[in-house]
Order: sequence, then C-alpha cells, then structure tokens
Amino acid sequence: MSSCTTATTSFPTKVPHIHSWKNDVFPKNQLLGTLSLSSKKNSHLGFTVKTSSQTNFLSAMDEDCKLEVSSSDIPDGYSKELEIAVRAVHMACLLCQRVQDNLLSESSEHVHSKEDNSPVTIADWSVQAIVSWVLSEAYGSENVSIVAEEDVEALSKASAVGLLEAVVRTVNECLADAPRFGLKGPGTDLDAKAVLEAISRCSLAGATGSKFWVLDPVDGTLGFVRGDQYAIALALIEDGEPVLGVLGCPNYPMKKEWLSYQNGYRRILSRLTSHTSESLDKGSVLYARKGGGRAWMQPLMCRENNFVWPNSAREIRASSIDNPALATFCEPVEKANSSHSFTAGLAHSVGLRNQPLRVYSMVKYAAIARGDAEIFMKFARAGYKEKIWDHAAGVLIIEEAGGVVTDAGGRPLDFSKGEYLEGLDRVTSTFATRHINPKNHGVEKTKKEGSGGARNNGNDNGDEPFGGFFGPGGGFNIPGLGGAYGGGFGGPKGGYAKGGVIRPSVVCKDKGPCLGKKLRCPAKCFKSYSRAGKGYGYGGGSGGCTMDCKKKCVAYC
Ligand SMILES: Nc1ncnc2c1ncn2[C@@H]1O[C@H](COP(=O)(O)O)[C@@H](OP(=O)(O)O)[C@H]1O
Ligand SMILES: [Mg+2]
Repeated sequence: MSSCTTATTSFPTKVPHIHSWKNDVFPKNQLLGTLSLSSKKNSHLGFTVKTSSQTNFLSAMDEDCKLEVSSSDIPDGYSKELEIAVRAVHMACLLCQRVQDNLLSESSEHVHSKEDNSPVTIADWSVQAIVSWVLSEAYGSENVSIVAEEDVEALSKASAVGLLEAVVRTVNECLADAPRFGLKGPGTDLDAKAVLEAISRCSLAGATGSKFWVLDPVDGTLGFVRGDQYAIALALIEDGEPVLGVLGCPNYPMKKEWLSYQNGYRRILSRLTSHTSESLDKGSVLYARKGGGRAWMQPLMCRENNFVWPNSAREIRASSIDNPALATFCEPVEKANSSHSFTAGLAHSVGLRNQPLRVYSMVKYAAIARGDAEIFMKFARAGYKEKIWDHAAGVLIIEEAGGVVTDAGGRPLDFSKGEYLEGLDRVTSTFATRHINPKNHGVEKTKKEGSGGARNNGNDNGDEPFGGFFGPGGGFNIPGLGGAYGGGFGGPKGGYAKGGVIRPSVVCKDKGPCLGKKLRCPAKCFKSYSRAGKGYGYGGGSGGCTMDCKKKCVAYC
C-alpha cells in the first residue's frame, strides 16, 4: 500500500522565506481554562441522506473503523457525514504534510500564482479532488453539492500539462491509502479527466442551495508554502448555517507546549522518538456538529497506522478567562489581510495586554476552540469580501466549544448568500466565551450561558444580543472609535470615521502623570502607529503616530 507521497514537477515560482511559529508570538503565560456550560444535546436538524452508494461505501469500511463513541454522546443528525468528513480530512492532512515536506526540502517549484497573485499548490487541487471524490462516492455525485476555493482553469491550460500530471499522481497516491482511513478507494487510478471532474464538481453555484459542503482545501496557502501553519477546512451548511465542521491542522500539535518549537524541529524530533498518539509532529483534526455543545480534537494518524475511530479524540472547550487583561487575541500574520496597527490600538484600548498570536489560516479558530487564545479579530481592507470557506468550519467548532463568532456589529456571520459573507461588517470577531466580550472595558455577563445556539445571538436561548466591537449595545467603548460608531467607523454601514483616516485614541492607564488622559493621534500623521510606555510594547507598525502615556502624555507623528 503506498503512502501519500508527493509527485514532483517543476513550475516557475518562488517559495517565500520560512516563517515559523515562534515563542514570541505565543506567550507562555497564557492560562488555559475549562468552561462549564450546559451542553445542548438536542438536534432538530437531523438529516441523513441514505443512498445505496452511501450504504456500500460505509460497509466497505474496516470493522475497526466504525464509530465507537457511545450513542448518548452524539446528537442524532450528521453522524455519518461527520465520520466521512473527518476521515477525508485526515487523509487530506497526510497528503498536505507530504507535499509541504517536499516543498521545503527540495526548494521545489510547486507553487503557482492565481490571478489575484495568491499562491496555489498541487496540494490545493489535490485535496479538493480527493474530498470531492470521497463525498461523491459516499452519497452519489448527483446528491452532493460542494463549494470550494479552487477551479480548474489554470490546471486545464495546455501549458499546465506537467502540473496536472503532478496533481493526478498526488491524488492517486493518496487515494490508494483510502482503506487505511476506513474509506473505499477507487480501485484503479483516476485519470486526468476524472481528477479534473472531481475538482470542478465543486462549483460556486452550489453555494445557494439549502444544503451544501464548503471546502477550503488549503487555507492559509501562504503559511503552507512557508512551512508554517495552515488548515484544511470542511463544513456542511444547511439552511444558511454550518451544521458540521472539520478543521485539519497538520502543524498544530495536540500538545500546546510543542508549539514553542519550530515545525521543522518538531519533525526531526519526532523521527527520533516512537510514534505514539503523543508524537511531537502530530497535527490535529478538530470537529463538531451543531447542537451537541461539544467539540473534539484528534491527533493526526501515525503514518503507518490505520485510522480507528475515535482515534484518541479529546473533548475541547474554549477558554473561560473572563478578564481581557489575561486574554490573548489572534490575528492574521499578513498585514495585508488585517490591519495590525488598528487591532493593536483596539486591543490596548480594551485592556488586552498579551502579545497577539499571529498565525496563518483558520488555525486561529482552532486555537480559540481549544482554549489556547481567547479572541480573533480580523479587520480586512475596505472592499475585501470574506469567503464562506474561510470561516464556516471554524465558526461551528468555536460555537460548539462554547465560543461566539460575530462581525463587528455583533451579528452572526451569514452563510446563506452564496460564496461571500454578504453584509459582513468588516471586522470578524470571535470570542472564547460571552464573558470575554470586552464591552464596556470589561466583563459582560449575560443572563444565561449557552453553547450550541450561540450564533443565533442567543435569541433562542433568551440571551441578550451579543454586542460586537462597535456594535449595538455599546461596543467596546473605545474612545475615538466607539464614539465614532454612529459616524460610521466600524458601524453597521462600515467605513471609517473621518475622511477615511483611522485616528486611534487611548485613555492612558499607566500610573503617573498621564493616568486617565485621553490621547488621540493627529490625523495628519496617521498611517499606522506605535506606542511608547508601559503596556504599549507590541504592534508597532511603521510608526505613523506615537502615544506617550508615560511622561509627556501626548500623541505625536
Ligand atoms: N486582502 C485580504 N484581506 C483579507 N483576507 C484575505 C485577503 N486576501 C486573502 N485573504 C484570505 O485570507 C486567508 C488567509 O487567512 P490568514 O491571513 O488569516 O492566514 C486566505 O485564504 P487562502 O490562503 O486559503 O487563500 C484568503 O481567503
Ligand atoms: Mg482560505
């Protein structure tokens, strides 16, 4: 039986420098907590498509690989869908690990540029092909609707013959391993036409149906090609809401402590140690189903082993930290994807003191779902439209783990409008719990805690609506921002407060002459800003404005 080895080919590209997850972006003083929430085990959404091909497909599974979790642990709906999705994502993780190893070890040229200049690799297409193929085999292609990030345009060009061959080889080598994951393989190799068909079966048009899968085959492709974090994200949407989410995080180990080591170092160490479920190079797969109020994490499979459900699954909970000063917020590594200077100002204003955790991809959602961080803020440039596949799986897992995901206005993300999160108020905000909502500079207690129904803004729980950063209900009370809410900045209509210029301001919290004084960056100097004084250590940017809360109590260019 072959393993998911990577096919090689050559294409002009450049692989950027390696950017690894370093100690300095993952502070050691974070606290882990467990939140005790009443889990909602009702599942009124259950559907199970049982086609003859699904029955055959599942009966082809190894006896050992059948679901072993007790029935009381699982809500009724989606158990088969979840099982297949988790297995497919595990298989995809192995494929990606091999491709990433090759990319790094061979100074390989497997990275291709899309029209928008974002990178795409053979892993993106290959994962999309295998997930599409597996789901289609399970349910029959006519019964499955998949929306995914990649199309076949670049792959179908005459000049891309070698690229296509590499993808076909990678797909077949991986599908040959399907039985190890308890999945039925194709028997004979798929040809190029079948692979292209599997990829293109994932059409964007499906995003408007009442039930469809959504896949980001390699989320955080930049992290992937840099040997860093990335995720494989698969979700099932029904009636505009994610009902099942699986996040494969091949470089996010089961044990948080191992994050301090660079990925390459962990891989070397793991080769020197025995392969157990606690092996150092183990990535993780997180998953949840709507309504259970529970979320899970499994280690990636040892390379030689067979996947046996539940594969050492461990329940995860979001952090219970309720003090913003102890909380850590996540944000994208790439400044182009989210304004670091803006989030730094925001974070300071609401009392967040830890260094931000900057990490590629939906691993940010994973970090919060498992209690490694508390807040995720993404503030994309004006005009950027968030895609559903960049959020769906993470949102559901966070919610089932006890967290909350909203836009800046405190509204849940809307997955019912097609490929994009339409109407999204530019900030995506994710909180580990409702308690961590730093509304009014502190802790907000809601009437009642819940988990499974969180994305409904608590309406079916009798909870209060969840105030977002700037949203209805007071927002963060950020001087200069919260105050400008009515004027447009961060408000439901989006846009900046004054003439398109961000003018962050803070009320100094340092003991001394500046305590309580409000400083505001002069509009003329603002591009990004850094700060001086205690508690102003991170962020920085290019220093368009400096706030001195220690001695002079002024903000200057
Ligand atoms: N200008 C931009 N602003 C915000 N998000 C962007 C962006 N360009 C790309 N993205 C999205 O951000 C994702 C990466 O997230 P992050 O920056 O958190 O690592 C990308 O996923 P892909 O890598 O799958 O294309 C892409 O969908
Ligand atoms: Mg993505």
